[in-house]
Amino acid sequence: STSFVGSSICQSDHLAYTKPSHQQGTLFTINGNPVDRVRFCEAIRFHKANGCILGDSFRENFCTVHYLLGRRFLEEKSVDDSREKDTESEYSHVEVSLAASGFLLFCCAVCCPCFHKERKANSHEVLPKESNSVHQVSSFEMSASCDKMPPSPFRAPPSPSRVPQSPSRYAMSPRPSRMGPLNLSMSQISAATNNFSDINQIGEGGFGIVYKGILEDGQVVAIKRAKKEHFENLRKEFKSEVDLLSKIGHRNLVKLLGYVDKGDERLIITEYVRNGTLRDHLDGTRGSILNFNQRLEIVIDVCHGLTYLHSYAERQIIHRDIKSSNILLTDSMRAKVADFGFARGGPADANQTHILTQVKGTVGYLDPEYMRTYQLTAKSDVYSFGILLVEILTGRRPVEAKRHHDEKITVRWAFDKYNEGKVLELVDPNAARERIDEKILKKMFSLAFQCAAPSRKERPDMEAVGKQLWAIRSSYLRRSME
Ligand SMILES: Nc1ncnc2c1ncn2[C@@H]1O[C@H](COP(=O)(O)OP(=O)(O)OP(=O)(O)O)[C@@H](O)[C@H]1O
Repeated sequence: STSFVGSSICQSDHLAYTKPSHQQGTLFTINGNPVDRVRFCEAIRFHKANGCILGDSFRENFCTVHYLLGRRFLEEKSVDDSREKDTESEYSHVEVSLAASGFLLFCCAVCCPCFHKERKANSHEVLPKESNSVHQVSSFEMSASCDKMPPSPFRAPPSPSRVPQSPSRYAMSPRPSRMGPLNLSMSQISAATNNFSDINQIGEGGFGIVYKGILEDGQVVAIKRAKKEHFENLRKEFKSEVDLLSKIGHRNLVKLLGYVDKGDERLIITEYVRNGTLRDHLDGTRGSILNFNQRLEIVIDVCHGLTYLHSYAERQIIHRDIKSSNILLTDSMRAKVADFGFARGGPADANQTHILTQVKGTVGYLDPEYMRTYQLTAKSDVYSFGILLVEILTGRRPVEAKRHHDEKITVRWAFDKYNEGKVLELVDPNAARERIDEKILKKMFSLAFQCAAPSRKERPDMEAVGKQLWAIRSSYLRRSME
Protein backbone atom coordinates (compact mmCIF):
# COMPACT_ATOMS: atom_id res chain seq x y z
CA SER A 1 0.00 0.00 0.00
CA THR A 2 1.18 3.54 -0.64
CA SER A 3 0.64 6.71 1.27
CA PHE A 4 0.36 10.02 -0.47
CA VAL A 5 3.23 12.41 0.12
CA GLY A 6 3.20 15.27 -2.33
CA SER A 7 1.47 16.48 -5.44
CA SER A 8 1.46 19.72 -7.35
CA ILE A 9 0.42 21.04 -10.72
CA CYS A 10 2.72 23.44 -12.54
CA GLN A 11 1.94 24.60 -16.05
CA SER A 12 0.91 21.46 -17.85
CA ASP A 13 2.73 19.09 -15.53
CA HIS A 14 1.29 17.16 -12.63
CA LEU A 15 4.19 16.29 -10.34
CA ALA A 16 3.59 13.72 -7.65
CA TYR A 17 5.44 11.36 -5.42
CA THR A 18 4.20 8.65 -3.15
CA LYS A 19 5.91 6.72 -0.45
CA PRO A 20 4.91 3.21 0.61
CA SER A 21 3.72 2.97 4.15
CA HIS A 22 6.63 0.65 4.99
CA GLN A 23 8.91 3.56 3.90
CA GLN A 24 10.91 1.47 1.47
CA GLY A 25 10.70 3.39 -1.75
CA THR A 26 9.35 6.44 -3.42
CA LEU A 27 7.47 6.50 -6.67
CA PHE A 28 7.90 9.65 -8.69
CA THR A 29 5.45 10.50 -11.42
CA ILE A 30 4.98 13.29 -13.89
CA ASN A 31 1.59 13.42 -15.52
CA GLY A 32 0.96 9.96 -14.14
CA ASN A 33 4.06 8.45 -15.74
CA PRO A 34 6.70 6.97 -13.46
CA VAL A 35 10.02 8.77 -13.79
CA ASP A 36 13.31 8.42 -12.02
CA ARG A 37 14.41 10.78 -9.33
CA VAL A 38 16.78 12.80 -11.45
CA ARG A 39 14.10 13.49 -14.01
CA PHE A 40 11.67 14.37 -11.27
CA CYS A 41 14.17 16.76 -9.72
CA GLU A 42 14.87 18.36 -13.08
CA ALA A 43 11.14 19.04 -13.35
CA ILE A 44 11.00 20.46 -9.83
CA ARG A 45 13.96 22.72 -10.49
CA PHE A 46 12.52 23.89 -13.75
CA HIS A 47 9.10 24.71 -12.34
CA LYS A 48 10.52 26.37 -9.24
CA ALA A 49 12.75 28.50 -11.44
CA ASN A 50 9.65 29.51 -13.32
CA GLY A 51 7.73 30.60 -10.28
CA CYS A 52 5.60 27.58 -9.53
CA ILE A 53 4.98 27.16 -5.81
CA LEU A 54 5.25 23.49 -5.07
CA GLY A 55 4.36 23.56 -1.39
CA ASP A 56 6.00 22.23 1.74
CA SER A 57 5.87 18.63 0.66
CA PHE A 58 8.47 19.36 -2.00
CA ARG A 59 11.31 20.21 0.32
CA GLU A 60 14.30 22.03 -1.06
CA ASN A 61 16.71 19.27 0.00
CA PHE A 62 14.54 16.72 -1.71
CA CYS A 63 16.86 16.64 -4.71
CA THR A 64 20.04 18.36 -3.65
CA VAL A 65 21.77 15.46 -1.99
CA HIS A 66 21.10 13.15 -4.91
CA TYR A 67 22.37 15.66 -7.30
CA LEU A 68 25.58 16.02 -5.30
CA LEU A 69 26.02 12.29 -5.15
CA GLY A 70 26.26 12.16 -8.88
CA ARG A 71 24.95 10.42 -11.92
CA ARG A 72 26.03 6.91 -11.21
CA PHE A 73 24.04 6.78 -8.06
CA LEU A 74 21.12 8.37 -9.80
CA GLU A 75 21.26 5.82 -12.57
CA GLU A 76 21.34 2.99 -10.11
CA LYS A 77 18.44 4.51 -8.29
CA SER A 78 16.53 4.89 -11.49
CA VAL A 79 16.65 1.14 -12.09
CA ASP A 80 14.48 0.31 -9.14
CA ASP A 81 14.15 3.55 -7.22
CA SER A 82 14.36 1.55 -4.06
CA ARG A 83 15.09 2.20 -0.42
CA GLU A 84 14.57 5.91 -0.40
CA LYS A 85 15.03 7.28 3.09
CA ASP A 86 15.53 10.73 4.42
CA THR A 87 18.45 12.71 3.04
CA GLU A 88 20.87 12.08 5.88
CA SER A 89 20.38 8.39 5.96
CA GLU A 90 20.84 8.24 2.22
CA TYR A 91 24.40 9.35 2.62
CA SER A 92 25.06 6.40 4.88
CA HIS A 93 23.14 4.12 2.54
CA VAL A 94 25.40 5.15 -0.28
CA GLU A 95 28.49 4.61 1.79
CA VAL A 96 27.38 1.12 2.68
CA SER A 97 26.45 0.23 -0.86
CA LEU A 98 29.76 1.46 -2.23
CA ALA A 99 31.52 -1.77 -1.51
CA ALA A 100 29.01 -3.69 -3.54
CA SER A 101 28.89 -1.53 -6.59
CA GLY A 102 31.01 0.08 -9.25
CA PHE A 103 30.54 3.30 -7.35
CA LEU A 104 33.53 2.18 -5.31
CA LEU A 105 35.72 2.82 -8.31
CA PHE A 106 34.41 6.33 -8.56
CA CYS A 107 35.14 7.03 -4.90
CA CYS A 108 38.59 5.50 -5.16
CA ALA A 109 39.39 7.63 -8.15
CA VAL A 110 38.16 10.81 -6.55
CA CYS A 111 38.80 10.38 -2.84
CA CYS A 112 41.33 7.63 -2.17
CA PRO A 113 43.49 6.96 -5.17
CA CYS A 114 45.70 4.64 -3.15
CA PHE A 115 43.00 1.96 -3.34
CA HIS A 116 43.63 1.45 -7.02
CA LYS A 117 45.29 -1.73 -8.12
CA GLU A 118 48.47 -1.24 -10.03
CA ARG A 119 48.23 -1.38 -13.74
CA LYS A 120 50.85 -0.66 -16.30
CA ALA A 121 50.45 1.88 -19.02
CA ASN A 122 50.53 -0.22 -22.12
CA SER A 123 51.03 0.71 -25.67
CA HIS A 124 48.27 -0.48 -27.88
CA GLU A 125 48.19 -1.61 -31.44
CA VAL A 126 46.55 0.48 -34.05
CA LEU A 127 43.06 -0.70 -34.68
CA PRO A 128 42.60 -1.05 -38.38
CA LYS A 129 39.41 0.93 -38.65
CA GLU A 130 40.50 4.19 -40.12
CA SER A 131 37.48 4.67 -42.28
CA ASN A 132 35.85 7.27 -40.14
CA SER A 133 38.67 9.67 -40.56
CA VAL A 134 39.55 12.18 -43.22
CA HIS A 135 36.99 11.30 -45.82
CA GLN A 136 34.17 11.75 -43.41
CA VAL A 137 34.75 15.44 -43.04
CA SER A 138 34.98 16.09 -46.71
CA SER A 139 31.38 16.59 -47.69
CA PHE A 140 29.85 19.71 -46.27
CA GLU A 141 26.35 20.90 -46.71
CA MET A 142 24.04 23.18 -44.86
CA SER A 143 20.35 23.69 -45.18
CA ALA A 144 17.87 26.42 -44.54
CA SER A 145 14.78 27.10 -42.42
CA CYS A 146 14.33 27.34 -38.71
CA ASP A 147 12.01 26.78 -35.81
CA LYS A 148 10.88 29.40 -33.39
CA MET A 149 12.36 29.13 -29.94
CA PRO A 150 9.82 27.65 -27.54
CA PRO A 151 9.36 29.43 -24.23
CA SER A 152 10.13 26.40 -22.11
CA PRO A 153 12.68 23.62 -22.09
CA PHE A 154 10.08 21.09 -23.13
CA ARG A 155 11.50 19.55 -26.17
CA ALA A 156 9.98 20.65 -29.41
CA PRO A 157 9.35 17.65 -31.64
CA PRO A 158 11.04 17.47 -35.03
CA SER A 159 7.79 17.47 -36.91
CA PRO A 160 4.14 17.47 -35.88
CA SER A 161 3.53 14.03 -37.36
CA ARG A 162 5.96 12.53 -34.87
CA VAL A 163 4.69 14.31 -31.78
CA PRO A 164 3.87 11.96 -28.95
CA GLN A 165 0.71 12.91 -27.08
CA SER A 166 2.37 13.91 -23.84
CA PRO A 167 3.23 17.59 -23.68
CA SER A 168 6.09 17.15 -21.27
CA ARG A 169 9.65 16.13 -21.88
CA TYR A 170 9.66 14.68 -18.42
CA ALA A 171 6.88 12.31 -19.29
CA MET A 172 8.77 10.96 -22.27
CA SER A 173 11.83 9.51 -20.63
CA PRO A 174 12.95 6.70 -22.91
CA ARG A 175 13.67 3.50 -21.08
CA PRO A 176 15.09 0.25 -22.38
CA SER A 177 12.12 -1.95 -23.07
CA ARG A 178 13.83 -4.96 -21.56
CA MET A 179 16.53 -5.64 -19.02
CA GLY A 180 19.42 -8.06 -19.51
CA PRO A 181 21.05 -9.18 -22.73
CA LEU A 182 19.11 -10.62 -25.59
CA ASN A 183 20.07 -14.11 -26.63
CA LEU A 184 19.27 -14.37 -30.27
CA SER A 185 20.08 -17.07 -32.76
CA MET A 186 21.22 -16.26 -36.27
CA SER A 187 17.91 -17.46 -37.64
CA GLN A 188 16.04 -15.06 -35.35
CA ILE A 189 18.27 -12.21 -36.49
CA SER A 190 17.79 -13.18 -40.14
CA ALA A 191 14.05 -13.18 -39.61
CA ALA A 192 14.21 -9.81 -37.84
CA THR A 193 16.07 -8.19 -40.72
CA ASN A 194 14.33 -9.95 -43.63
CA ASN A 195 17.56 -11.82 -44.17
CA PHE A 196 19.59 -8.62 -44.02
CA SER A 197 17.65 -7.11 -46.86
CA ASP A 198 18.52 -3.75 -48.39
CA ILE A 199 15.17 -2.40 -47.25
CA ASN A 200 16.22 -2.93 -43.65
CA GLN A 201 19.57 -1.19 -44.12
CA ILE A 202 19.71 2.05 -42.16
CA GLY A 203 23.34 3.05 -42.48
CA GLU A 204 26.89 2.05 -43.10
CA GLY A 205 30.04 2.91 -41.18
CA GLY A 206 33.61 1.73 -40.95
CA PHE A 207 32.56 -1.32 -38.95
CA GLY A 208 29.95 -2.57 -41.34
CA ILE A 209 26.34 -2.21 -42.29
CA VAL A 210 23.62 -1.26 -39.82
CA TYR A 211 20.18 -2.86 -40.21
CA LYS A 212 16.88 -2.20 -38.60
CA GLY A 213 15.42 -5.36 -37.13
CA ILE A 214 12.05 -6.23 -35.68
CA LEU A 215 12.16 -9.03 -33.16
CA GLU A 216 9.43 -11.61 -32.69
CA ASP A 217 7.94 -9.66 -29.79
CA GLY A 218 7.82 -6.50 -31.89
CA GLN A 219 10.82 -4.78 -30.35
CA VAL A 220 12.71 -2.69 -32.89
CA VAL A 221 16.50 -2.94 -32.74
CA ALA A 222 19.56 -1.81 -34.68
CA ILE A 223 21.88 -4.59 -35.82
CA LYS A 224 25.44 -3.83 -36.85
CA ARG A 225 26.91 -6.52 -39.03
CA ALA A 226 30.68 -6.61 -39.45
CA LYS A 227 31.92 -6.57 -43.01
CA LYS A 228 33.34 -9.98 -43.79
CA GLU A 229 36.34 -8.63 -45.69
CA HIS A 230 37.51 -6.85 -42.54
CA PHE A 231 36.71 -9.68 -40.21
CA GLU A 232 40.00 -10.44 -38.56
CA ASN A 233 40.98 -6.80 -38.38
CA LEU A 234 37.64 -5.89 -36.92
CA ARG A 235 37.63 -8.59 -34.33
CA LYS A 236 39.40 -6.52 -31.70
CA GLU A 237 37.25 -3.53 -32.39
CA PHE A 238 34.12 -5.62 -32.18
CA LYS A 239 35.15 -6.93 -28.81
CA SER A 240 36.00 -3.45 -27.64
CA GLU A 241 32.54 -2.20 -28.49
CA VAL A 242 30.75 -5.15 -26.97
CA ASP A 243 32.77 -5.26 -23.77
CA LEU A 244 32.31 -1.60 -23.11
CA LEU A 245 28.69 -1.31 -24.15
CA SER A 246 27.63 -4.27 -22.09
CA LYS A 247 28.79 -2.58 -18.90
CA ILE A 248 26.98 0.66 -19.30
CA GLY A 249 23.45 1.86 -18.98
CA HIS A 250 22.51 5.49 -19.27
CA ARG A 251 19.70 7.25 -21.04
CA ASN A 252 22.15 9.27 -23.09
CA LEU A 253 24.12 6.28 -24.32
CA VAL A 254 22.93 3.80 -26.93
CA LYS A 255 22.16 0.59 -25.08
CA LEU A 256 23.70 -2.71 -26.06
CA LEU A 257 21.00 -5.36 -26.17
CA GLY A 258 22.98 -8.36 -27.32
CA TYR A 259 25.61 -9.66 -29.66
CA VAL A 260 26.57 -12.61 -31.77
CA ASP A 261 30.19 -13.66 -32.26
CA LYS A 262 29.91 -17.03 -33.94
CA GLY A 263 31.45 -18.60 -36.99
CA ASP A 264 31.68 -15.95 -39.63
CA GLU A 265 29.22 -13.54 -38.10
CA ARG A 266 29.93 -10.58 -35.84
CA LEU A 267 26.75 -8.75 -34.92
CA ILE A 268 25.98 -6.12 -32.35
CA ILE A 269 22.38 -5.54 -31.41
CA THR A 270 21.62 -2.18 -29.85
CA GLU A 271 18.55 -0.17 -29.10
CA TYR A 272 17.18 1.45 -32.23
CA VAL A 273 17.22 5.22 -32.09
CA ARG A 274 15.00 6.19 -34.92
CA ASN A 275 15.27 9.91 -35.43
CA GLY A 276 18.60 10.05 -37.22
CA THR A 277 21.91 11.59 -36.30
CA LEU A 278 22.61 15.07 -35.00
CA ARG A 279 24.39 15.80 -38.28
CA ASP A 280 21.25 14.85 -40.24
CA HIS A 281 19.32 17.37 -38.17
CA LEU A 282 21.91 20.12 -38.56
CA ASP A 283 21.77 19.50 -42.29
CA GLY A 284 18.00 19.65 -42.23
CA THR A 285 17.68 16.24 -43.85
CA ARG A 286 15.54 15.06 -40.91
CA GLY A 287 12.58 17.08 -39.75
CA SER A 288 12.84 20.79 -39.27
CA ILE A 289 16.04 22.66 -38.41
CA LEU A 290 16.93 22.51 -34.75
CA ASN A 291 16.06 25.56 -32.73
CA PHE A 292 18.39 26.92 -30.06
CA ASN A 293 16.56 25.29 -27.20
CA GLN A 294 16.83 21.89 -28.84
CA ARG A 295 20.53 22.42 -29.50
CA LEU A 296 21.09 23.31 -25.88
CA GLU A 297 19.20 20.23 -24.69
CA ILE A 298 21.17 18.01 -27.05
CA VAL A 299 24.55 19.23 -25.83
CA ILE A 300 23.40 18.76 -22.24
CA ASP A 301 22.39 15.19 -23.05
CA VAL A 302 25.74 14.45 -24.70
CA CYS A 303 27.49 16.02 -21.74
CA HIS A 304 25.55 13.80 -19.35
CA GLY A 305 26.40 10.69 -21.38
CA LEU A 306 30.09 11.59 -21.37
CA THR A 307 30.08 12.48 -17.68
CA TYR A 308 28.73 9.04 -16.99
CA LEU A 309 31.39 7.36 -19.13
CA HIS A 310 34.22 9.37 -17.62
CA SER A 311 33.23 9.47 -13.98
CA TYR A 312 30.56 6.99 -13.07
CA ALA A 313 30.84 3.89 -15.25
CA GLU A 314 32.32 0.88 -13.50
CA ARG A 315 35.59 1.74 -15.17
CA GLN A 316 36.34 5.03 -16.88
CA ILE A 317 35.55 4.83 -20.56
CA ILE A 318 36.96 7.20 -23.16
CA HIS A 319 34.77 7.26 -26.24
CA ARG A 320 37.36 8.66 -28.67
CA ASP A 321 34.94 9.35 -31.49
CA ILE A 322 32.55 12.03 -30.30
CA LYS A 323 31.13 13.66 -33.42
CA SER A 324 27.77 14.75 -34.73
CA SER A 325 27.22 11.60 -36.78
CA ASN A 326 27.66 9.51 -33.64
CA ILE A 327 24.94 11.34 -31.76
CA LEU A 328 21.57 9.72 -32.37
CA LEU A 329 18.30 11.47 -31.61
CA THR A 330 15.03 10.08 -30.35
CA ASP A 331 11.62 11.27 -31.42
CA SER A 332 11.49 13.52 -28.38
CA MET A 333 14.90 14.90 -29.41
CA ARG A 334 16.85 13.34 -26.60
CA ALA A 335 20.41 12.65 -27.62
CA LYS A 336 22.25 9.37 -27.25
CA VAL A 337 25.93 8.81 -27.82
CA ALA A 338 26.52 5.89 -30.17
CA ASP A 339 29.37 3.94 -31.78
CA PHE A 340 31.80 2.68 -29.20
CA GLY A 341 34.04 1.16 -31.85
CA PHE A 342 37.05 3.21 -30.76
CA ALA A 343 36.17 3.41 -27.08
CA ARG A 344 38.60 2.17 -24.52
CA GLY A 345 39.10 2.09 -20.80
CA GLY A 346 40.85 5.04 -19.21
CA PRO A 347 43.80 4.80 -16.83
CA ALA A 348 43.05 2.23 -14.14
CA ASP A 349 45.87 3.31 -11.86
CA ALA A 350 45.53 6.62 -10.07
CA ASN A 351 49.22 7.27 -10.62
CA GLN A 352 48.69 6.93 -14.31
CA THR A 353 47.71 10.22 -15.88
CA HIS A 354 47.08 8.89 -19.36
CA ILE A 355 47.11 5.90 -21.63
CA LEU A 356 49.72 5.65 -24.33
CA THR A 357 47.99 4.49 -27.45
CA GLN A 358 47.72 4.97 -31.18
CA VAL A 359 45.60 7.87 -32.31
CA LYS A 360 42.00 7.04 -33.21
CA GLY A 361 39.12 9.30 -33.98
CA THR A 362 37.83 11.56 -36.70
CA VAL A 363 39.76 14.41 -38.23
CA GLY A 364 38.52 17.75 -37.02
CA TYR A 365 37.42 16.36 -33.67
CA LEU A 366 40.78 14.94 -32.66
CA ASP A 367 42.57 16.33 -29.62
CA PRO A 368 45.82 17.90 -30.91
CA GLU A 369 47.71 17.01 -27.73
CA TYR A 370 46.71 13.36 -28.08
CA MET A 371 47.73 13.45 -31.74
CA ARG A 372 51.11 14.89 -30.83
CA THR A 373 51.92 12.79 -27.77
CA TYR A 374 49.78 9.65 -28.20
CA GLN A 375 48.65 10.27 -24.63
CA LEU A 376 44.97 9.57 -24.27
CA THR A 377 42.85 10.89 -21.40
CA ALA A 378 39.17 11.67 -20.94
CA LYS A 379 40.10 15.24 -21.87
CA SER A 380 40.38 14.08 -25.48
CA ASP A 381 36.62 13.53 -25.41
CA VAL A 382 36.27 16.97 -23.82
CA TYR A 383 38.14 18.43 -26.78
CA SER A 384 35.84 16.65 -29.26
CA PHE A 385 32.86 17.84 -27.25
CA GLY A 386 34.12 21.43 -27.59
CA ILE A 387 34.33 20.99 -31.34
CA LEU A 388 30.85 19.47 -31.35
CA LEU A 389 29.57 22.46 -29.40
CA VAL A 390 30.94 24.84 -32.01
CA GLU A 391 29.39 22.64 -34.71
CA ILE A 392 25.96 22.64 -33.13
CA LEU A 393 26.00 26.41 -32.66
CA THR A 394 27.32 27.27 -36.11
CA GLY A 395 25.90 24.38 -38.10
CA ARG A 396 29.31 24.02 -39.74
CA ARG A 397 31.33 20.84 -39.79
CA PRO A 398 34.67 21.02 -37.96
CA VAL A 399 36.53 21.16 -41.26
CA GLU A 400 34.89 22.91 -44.20
CA ALA A 401 37.33 22.24 -47.02
CA LYS A 402 35.49 24.27 -49.64
CA ARG A 403 35.49 27.51 -47.70
CA HIS A 404 37.92 30.40 -47.80
CA HIS A 405 41.12 29.45 -45.99
CA ASP A 406 40.26 31.65 -42.96
CA GLU A 407 37.10 29.64 -42.50
CA LYS A 408 38.21 26.11 -43.26
CA ILE A 409 38.86 25.17 -39.63
CA THR A 410 35.58 26.06 -37.99
CA VAL A 411 36.83 26.36 -34.42
CA ARG A 412 39.61 28.74 -35.49
CA TRP A 413 37.20 30.87 -37.52
CA ALA A 414 34.77 30.93 -34.60
CA PHE A 415 37.49 31.86 -32.13
CA ASP A 416 38.63 34.80 -34.29
CA LYS A 417 35.07 36.07 -34.72
CA TYR A 418 34.44 35.68 -31.01
CA ASN A 419 37.52 37.75 -30.21
CA GLU A 420 36.38 40.41 -32.63
CA GLY A 421 33.09 40.58 -30.70
CA LYS A 422 31.11 39.24 -33.66
CA VAL A 423 29.51 36.30 -31.95
CA LEU A 424 26.13 36.82 -33.61
CA GLU A 425 27.76 36.19 -36.99
CA LEU A 426 28.67 32.72 -35.82
CA VAL A 427 25.14 31.44 -35.33
CA ASP A 428 23.96 28.77 -37.76
CA PRO A 429 22.24 30.80 -40.50
CA ASN A 430 19.44 28.27 -40.39
CA ALA A 431 18.76 29.14 -36.78
CA ALA A 432 19.61 32.83 -37.06
CA ARG A 433 16.02 33.95 -37.32
CA GLU A 434 15.70 33.15 -33.66
CA ARG A 435 16.69 36.00 -31.38
CA ILE A 436 19.25 34.50 -29.08
CA ASP A 437 20.68 36.65 -26.35
CA GLU A 438 24.25 37.58 -27.21
CA LYS A 439 25.39 36.97 -23.64
CA ILE A 440 24.09 33.40 -23.77
CA LEU A 441 25.85 32.82 -27.05
CA LYS A 442 29.09 34.22 -25.67
CA LYS A 443 28.87 31.87 -22.72
CA MET A 444 28.26 28.90 -25.01
CA PHE A 445 31.18 29.73 -27.28
CA SER A 446 33.42 30.51 -24.37
CA LEU A 447 32.64 27.08 -22.94
CA ALA A 448 33.29 25.46 -26.31
CA PHE A 449 36.70 27.13 -26.55
CA GLN A 450 37.59 26.07 -23.01
CA CYS A 451 36.78 22.49 -23.96
CA ALA A 452 38.76 22.76 -27.19
CA ALA A 453 41.80 24.33 -25.51
CA PRO A 454 45.04 23.06 -27.07
CA SER A 455 46.34 21.70 -23.79
CA ARG A 456 44.29 19.20 -21.81
CA LYS A 457 45.18 20.92 -18.53
CA GLU A 458 43.22 23.96 -19.63
CA ARG A 459 40.09 21.94 -20.43
CA PRO A 460 37.38 21.43 -17.83
CA ASP A 461 36.18 17.91 -17.12
CA MET A 462 32.74 16.90 -18.31
CA GLU A 463 31.18 17.35 -14.91
CA ALA A 464 32.32 20.97 -14.80
CA VAL A 465 31.05 21.40 -18.35
CA GLY A 466 27.67 20.09 -17.24
CA LYS A 467 27.47 22.63 -14.45
CA GLN A 468 28.24 25.45 -16.85
CA LEU A 469 25.64 24.20 -19.30
CA TRP A 470 23.02 24.04 -16.59
CA ALA A 471 23.81 27.61 -15.59
CA ILE A 472 23.57 28.70 -19.22
CA ARG A 473 20.24 26.92 -19.56
CA SER A 474 18.90 28.66 -16.45
CA SER A 475 19.79 32.10 -17.79
CA TYR A 476 18.46 31.17 -21.21
CA LEU A 477 15.13 30.11 -19.72
CA ARG A 478 14.92 33.20 -17.55
CA ARG A 479 15.55 35.44 -20.52
CA SER A 480 13.13 33.64 -22.80
CA MET A 481 10.40 34.08 -20.16
CA GLU A 482 11.04 37.84 -19.89
N1 LIG B 1 21.35 2.29 -32.85
C1 LIG B 1 21.04 2.87 -34.01
N2 LIG B 1 19.77 3.24 -34.27
C2 LIG B 1 19.46 3.83 -35.44
N3 LIG B 1 20.32 4.09 -36.42
C3 LIG B 1 21.60 3.75 -36.22
C4 LIG B 1 22.04 3.12 -35.02
N4 LIG B 1 23.36 2.92 -35.10
C5 LIG B 1 23.74 3.38 -36.30
N5 LIG B 1 22.69 3.89 -36.98
C6 LIG B 1 22.71 4.48 -38.32
O1 LIG B 1 23.69 3.82 -39.08
C7 LIG B 1 24.67 4.76 -39.53
C8 LIG B 1 26.04 4.10 -39.51
O2 LIG B 1 26.41 3.90 -38.17
P1 LIG B 1 27.88 3.44 -37.75
O3 LIG B 1 27.99 3.64 -36.29
O4 LIG B 1 28.15 2.08 -38.26
O5 LIG B 1 28.80 4.37 -38.60
P2 LIG B 1 29.26 5.88 -38.47
O6 LIG B 1 29.41 6.26 -37.04
O7 LIG B 1 28.37 6.73 -39.30
O8 LIG B 1 30.67 5.78 -39.17
P3 LIG B 1 32.02 5.22 -38.56
O9 LIG B 1 31.72 3.95 -37.86
O10 LIG B 1 32.88 5.05 -39.74
O11 LIG B 1 32.46 6.30 -37.63
C9 LIG B 1 24.55 5.96 -38.60
O12 LIG B 1 24.96 7.14 -39.22
C10 LIG B 1 23.07 5.96 -38.27
O13 LIG B 1 22.36 6.65 -39.28
